[in-house]
This record gives sequence, C-alpha cells and structure tokens, in this order.
Amino acid sequence: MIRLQDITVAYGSRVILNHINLDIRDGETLGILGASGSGKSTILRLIIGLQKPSGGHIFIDGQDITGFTEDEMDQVRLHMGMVFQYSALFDSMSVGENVAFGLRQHRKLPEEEIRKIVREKLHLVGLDHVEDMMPNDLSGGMKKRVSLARAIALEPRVILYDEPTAGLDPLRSMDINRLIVTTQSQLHTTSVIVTHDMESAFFVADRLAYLENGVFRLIADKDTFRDSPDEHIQRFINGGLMRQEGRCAP
Ligand SMILES: Nc1ncnc2c1ncn2[C@@H]1O[C@H](COP(=O)(O)OP(=O)(O)OP(=O)(O)O)[C@@H](O)[C@H]1O
Repeated sequence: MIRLQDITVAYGSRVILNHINLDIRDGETLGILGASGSGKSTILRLIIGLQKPSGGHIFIDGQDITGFTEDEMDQVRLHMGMVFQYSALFDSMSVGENVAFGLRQHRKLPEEEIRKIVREKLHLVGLDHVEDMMPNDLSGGMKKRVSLARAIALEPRVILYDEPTAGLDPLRSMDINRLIVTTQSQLHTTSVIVTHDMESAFFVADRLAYLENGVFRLIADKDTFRDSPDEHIQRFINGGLMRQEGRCAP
C-alpha cells in the first residue's frame, strides 16, 4: 500500500498540498482529479520520489521513504513505472532502445533476453514490429503506448500515469483507457492516474480523489463519486464531460 500521511507541499508561502492523507490500496486503480495547478502531478512526483514534501510522510508497503537518499529511492523506483504526460520518450533512441532503457540500466541480462522482453511488452500494448522505428515517426497514441511499454518493462508493482490521454482524439483516448485496464488486470499493478479526462477517469478507475485548494474534497469509489450530492463535484463532472462532448468551450 502507498500511504501519504499528513503531506504538505509549499513553495514559499504558497501552499499546494495542505496536510493531505491518502491511502492507495494494493491492486486498485485510483484516479486523481482536480483543476489545473491543484497539485495532482505533485502527488505523483512525491510517490516516485522526484520531489520531497515540505512536511508529512510517504510510506510504501509500510516503509517510510520520505527521507530516502537517491540511491535508496532508485531501489524503490525499480518497482514503479511512470507514464509521463507527453510520453517523454528519448527522441534519439529507437522505440526498442526506449523500452529497453530500464532493463539495460537495472538488469544484467543477455542482449537476446532484453530483445525478447522488449518484443513482449510492445506486443502487450498492441505494437508489433516497431522496435527499429524512431519516436518521431510515431503518432501521439503510439508514443503513449511505447511509453507504457517502457513503464512496464521491469514489471513494476505500481504504475503512475500523468494525463495518459492528453492530446489524443476520443478514439485514441479510448484505446489508451482500454490498455490501462488490460495492463492492470494482466500485471495486477496498483495504478494511480492523474487526469482531466472525466470519461477516462470513470472508465479506468476504481476510486476517484478530487483535489481542491490543497485538500481532498472527496475520495470515493467511482459510483459514489458520480452520485455525490456535492454541487461542486457535479459541476466538475458535468463540465468535464460536456467539454469532451464538445458542448462547451474548453
Ligand atoms: N518549482 C516550483 N516552484 C513554484 N511553484 C511550483 C513549482 N512546481 C510546481 N509549482 C506549482 O504547484 C502547483 C501544482 O502543480 P502540479 O503540476 O502538481 O499541478 P497539476 O494539478 O498537476 O496541474 P495540471 O493539471 O495543469 O498539470 C502549480 O500551481 C504550479 O505552478
């Protein structure tokens, strides 16, 4: 389990996260929602150790990782995969090299074994025979798939997704949503997804957490969330869905 306990993040006097608590259960898919700038990506950065909190503690499987050194965090990160907002592939490396990157860094495996794993992971995300292509030759949806293949190459127990459907058209977004669900069920990962995309959130997540003014206004299973009597939450849900249906300006 991942536990954020009494976490505060502040930049000078500007408080982004204000004593928040969050438990992410093993094997669940948690969606984190909230307005732009509310601190959603900050939560992912805290979990993967790219950022330290100003106060509070982060536990992973009962271990307090808050004060971990970079070397200690590297060990923790071996069990985590991250799909970044804009895929964040290395443009100068082929698709195969991108997916193999973590394997080459962390596993002493024969080249043939690495190639086999790369093919397997690319196959899992629905991409065959693309190892020799360069990222710039891929569509946005394909880049996201490669990014996911790279994230799962080391068979992580936790996958963090930052806006996985951002910039994709509705059909490609749904492809990625299905892939997130398939990946979760095949690898039994714990997944955390930061998104603005309400349709995606309701499709992939078991629970949803809504961040506002530095605190969680609501954390609930998705049916409870959808039926919340909180008008603000309803406006957020309906606003988001209306935007996706093109019924109001972004
Ligand atoms: N290094 C920094 N110095 C000052 N403020 C920062 C810094 N990094 C992030 N912030 C601020 O922290 C807030 C939260 O950022 P974060 O990226 O977590 O938001 P978010 O909810 O993921 O936003 P978006 O949906 O737009 O990606 C933002 O208002 C951002 O401007």
